[in-house]
Amino acid sequence: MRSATDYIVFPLDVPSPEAAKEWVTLLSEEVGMFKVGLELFIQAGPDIVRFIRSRGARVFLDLKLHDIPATVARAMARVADLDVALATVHCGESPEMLGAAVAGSGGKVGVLGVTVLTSVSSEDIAAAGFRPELAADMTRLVMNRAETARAAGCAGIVCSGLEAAAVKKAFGPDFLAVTPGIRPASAQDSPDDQKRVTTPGQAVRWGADYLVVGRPIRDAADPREAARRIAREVQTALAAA
Ligand SMILES: O=c1ccn([C@@H]2O[C@H](COP(=O)(O)O)[C@@H](O)[C@H]2O)c(=O)[nH]1
Repeated sequence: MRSATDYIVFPLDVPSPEAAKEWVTLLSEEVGMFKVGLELFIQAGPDIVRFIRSRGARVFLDLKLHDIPATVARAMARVADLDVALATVHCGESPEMLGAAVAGSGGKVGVLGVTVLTSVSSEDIAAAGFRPELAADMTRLVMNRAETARAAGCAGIVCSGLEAAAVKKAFGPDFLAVTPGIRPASAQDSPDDQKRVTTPGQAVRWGADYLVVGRPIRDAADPREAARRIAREVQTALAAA
């Protein structure tokens, strides 16, 4: 049985290993996993992943790989050496790339396909020249990419909470929906650069398996209390489900 805390992923979006270690120490009891993204990995490399693992915490390595299949397979094999729970590859336009990521992982990592970034809106999709029906209904585009990710053998996808219900309905409980773009109700009007946002409670009610929550915790006056508040909201949503 997963606890509410297990649902929360905290992104270590900080510029140094020292800062990352402080956050890991502060939040180890409050979140279920730490996400290492581009900023920290470029600065601190695989050693920061090893540090987090040595503290007994789970790691989501969010490098969003996007390259030719052979290169992605080789990169994902190196990711697998790091003993992380989850790692990302862009769904993009290449089913072969997704299949290569899964093959490269050797079954040791849950490979997630990034469908449409939560910082992207329908207007952005229309401006990029996508077919009008996809721009008008973002869930269709997310579902197209989710279908490709599933066919390639991915463990799940990254999408917004707004699409989580459709993903779970189509692909069942075992196909993971990992949802960034989480903002508490009090911050819905100031979501930073996020454009497809949900509250923690909405994301869980709609089927999200993991909520990636960064700035609402990191920028809070009391980050531990902010994480606990989110866990309570998750708990309430789980109890009602
Ligand atoms: O579609 C995506 C994919 C990844 N992210 C990452 O999640 C966190 C969100 O941080 P907040 O501070 O809660 O906005 C960040 O590391 C992104 O790189 C995403 O937001 N959307």
